[in-house]
Amino acid sequence: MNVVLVGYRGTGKSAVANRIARRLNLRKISLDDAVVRTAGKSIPEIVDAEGWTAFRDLEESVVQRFTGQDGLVIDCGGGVIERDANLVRLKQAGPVIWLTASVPTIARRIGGDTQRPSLTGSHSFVDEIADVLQRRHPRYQSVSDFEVCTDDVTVAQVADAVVAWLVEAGHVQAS
Ligand SMILES: Nc1ncnc2c1ncn2[C@@H]1O[C@H](COP(=O)(O)OP(=O)(O)OP(=O)(O)O)[C@@H](O)[C@H]1O
Ligand SMILES: O=C(O)C1=C[C@@H](O)[C@@H](O)[C@H](O)C1
Ligand SMILES: [Mg+2]
Repeated sequence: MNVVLVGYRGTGKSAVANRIARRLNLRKISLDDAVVRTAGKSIPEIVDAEGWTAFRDLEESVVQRFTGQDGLVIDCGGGVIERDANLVRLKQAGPVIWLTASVPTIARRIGGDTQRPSLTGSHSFVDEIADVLQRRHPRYQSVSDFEVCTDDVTVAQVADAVVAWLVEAGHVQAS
C-alpha cells in the first residue's frame, strides 16, 4: 500500500508526509524533489527555461515511476491533479488524502517561498491562489478519499488525523 497526499501549495503535504512515513514505517518520496533531481534544475529554472508544460511532463513521468512502487508515502506537487493520467495513477496507488487550507493561510505559508513560481503569470499573488484553488477544487475532490482541513491545526495534528483515518478505514493496522 501507498499513501498519497494531494492539495494546494502550502497545505502541508511535505511536512505531513514526513511524519506519516515515520509513524507507518513507509518511505516518503516527494514528487517535486524527484522532478528537480531528474531535471538537474530547480522548479523556477525548469519553468523559466522550458515552461509549465515541460514541468508537467516531468511530473507525469515521476508519477508513473513511483505509482508503480509499494510502501511509499507519495508527497505530490500541488498541481499534480492537473493531468487526468495522474489522477488515474494516483487513485490506483493507494488511499488519497486531500489537505486543504483557506486562501489567507496558504498565502501566509508560501509567501516567502522562492521555489514556487507564479502559475498564471498574470494574477496578483493572492488572486492567483483564489482562482487556481477554485478551478482545481473539483479535481482534488474527485481523486481524494479523505479530506483534512489544515487551518488552525499543527502538522502533528494533521498527521494524527490522517493516521487515525487510515486505521479506521482499514488501510493500516492500529499500533
Ligand atoms: N498545519 C500547519 N501549521 C502551520 N504551518 C504549517 C502547517 N502545514 C504546513 N505548514 C508550513 O507551511 C509551509 C508549507 O508547507 P509544505 O511545504 O509542507 O506545503 P506543501 O503542501 O508541500 O506545498 P507545495 O505544494 O508547494 O510543495 C512550511 O513552512 C510548513 O512548515
Ligand atoms: O501548485 C502547483 O502547480 C505547483 C506546486 C508545487 O508543489 C510544485 O509542484 C510546482 O511549483 C507547481
Ligand atoms: Mg511540498
